[in-house]
Amino acid sequence: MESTAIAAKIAEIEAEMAKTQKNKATEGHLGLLKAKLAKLRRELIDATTKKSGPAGDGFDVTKAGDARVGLIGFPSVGKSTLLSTLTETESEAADYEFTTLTAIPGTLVYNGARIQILDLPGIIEGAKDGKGRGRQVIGTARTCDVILIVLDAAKPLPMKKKIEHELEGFGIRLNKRPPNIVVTKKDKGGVGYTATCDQTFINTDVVKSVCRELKVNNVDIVAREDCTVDQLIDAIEGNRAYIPAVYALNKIDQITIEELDLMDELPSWVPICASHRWNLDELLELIWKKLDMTRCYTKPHGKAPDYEDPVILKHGKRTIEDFCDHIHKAMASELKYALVWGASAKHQPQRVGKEHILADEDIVQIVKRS
Ligand SMILES: Nc1nc2c(ncn2[C@@H]2O[C@H](COP(=O)(O)OP(=O)(O)OP(=O)(O)O)[C@@H](O)[C@H]2O)c(=O)[nH]1
Ligand SMILES: [K+]
Ligand SMILES: [Mg+2]
Repeated sequence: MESTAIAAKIAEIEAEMAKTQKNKATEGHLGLLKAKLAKLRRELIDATTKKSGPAGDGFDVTKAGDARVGLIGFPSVGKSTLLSTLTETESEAADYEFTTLTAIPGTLVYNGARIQILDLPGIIEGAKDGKGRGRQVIGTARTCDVILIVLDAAKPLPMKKKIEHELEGFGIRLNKRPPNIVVTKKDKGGVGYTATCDQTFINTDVVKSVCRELKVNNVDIVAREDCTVDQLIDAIEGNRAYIPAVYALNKIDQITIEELDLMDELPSWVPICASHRWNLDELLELIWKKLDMTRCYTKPHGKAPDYEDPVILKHGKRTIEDFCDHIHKAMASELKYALVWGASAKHQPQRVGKEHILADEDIVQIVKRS
C-alpha cells in the first residue's frame, strides 16, 4: 500500500476506536483494532525507511558526545530559543511557525559529559503519518537518549497529549519500561500462551486474535506481569524504543503564578522561560537524572584523581570492562585488576575485576598485567 493509503486506513481505524466504548464486551474488538493499527504503522515505518534509505529515517546528523537530547514540540513553542540558550550554537528563532526546517545540533557540557542537543523542526498533528517533516523529526527522536518535549505553558495539556500520540504512533514509548512478556518466535507449532500471574486484560483468545492480526503464526508468549493489550502488541512487534522524556513548559513569563503553581505538581515537568533563562538549572538537573549516566574519575598510580575529565558511562554499561573500553580498545585485555573508591566499593579502595559495576563519581585506578 502507498503511504497515503496506509495513513488514511490508520485514520479510519483511529476514528472507529474513538467511537467504541471501553467495556468488557468491547475489549476483544478494541484489541483487534489495536493490532490492526500496529500492523499498519509497521508498514508505514517500513515504507518510509525503504523509500529513502537509512538516512530517510531521520535527519542526517552525526551523533557526537556522550548522549543525545532531542527537542520535540509544536511550532513556535521556543525550541530554537532554548537551544541557543543552552549551547554555543545559534539556531534562528522567530515569531512565525516552521522557522526551523532541519536538525540543528549544539553541544552542552554538564557534569563533565558532552551532551548533544538537537533542535528540530516543529511537528504538527498527523506528523507520524507523513505530514510535514514530521516523520523525519520523529525518526530522529528515536535516536535520542532523552526526548525533551517543549510545550507552551499557556496550553500545555492538549499539546502534550497530541505529541505523545504522535510519538507513540511511531513506536516510541515515553518514560515507560518494556513489559515483562517473553516472546519466542518459532517455525511451527502455532500460538502458545501462558501467564505466570493473574491477567486483567488478556487471555488465550485475545492473544490468539492479536497474533493472527499481526500475522505472527508461530510463537510462544509468556506474560510475567499483569499486562494490557497494548503491552502485548508492543512485545510481539518488538521494535519499540523506550526513551525517557522531560517536559519543558516554556514561556512561563506569559502565565500567572496561580497557573504556574498547578503545573509544578506534575512529575517530569519543568517550568522554564528560555528567553529569560529562568529555571534552566532545574531543567538540566532533570535531564541529567533521566540520562542516568555514570561519571568515573581515573586515578593514575600515585597521583590525584582527574576530576576535570571524567569517563562517562551509559545506562546499563557501567562495568570496569566498559570503563576500560572507553579509555582504549586493548585496555580490558591488559587489565590485571582495578582499585575502586566510592559508592560501589565495599571498602576503600576495593580491588575488583572486569565485571564490577561502578557507581556515579567512583574513582578508578587500573592496574595492568606486566
Ligand atoms: N515570551 C516568551 N517568548 C518566547 C520564549 N521562548 C521563545 N519565545 C518566542 O517564541 C517565538 C518562537 O520561538 P522559536 O524559538 O522560534 O520557536 P520554535 O519552537 O523553534 O519554532 P519553530 O522552529 O518554528 O518550530 C519567538 O518569537 C521567541 O522569541 C519565552 O520563554 N517567553
Ligand atoms: K518559530
Ligand atoms: Mg525552531
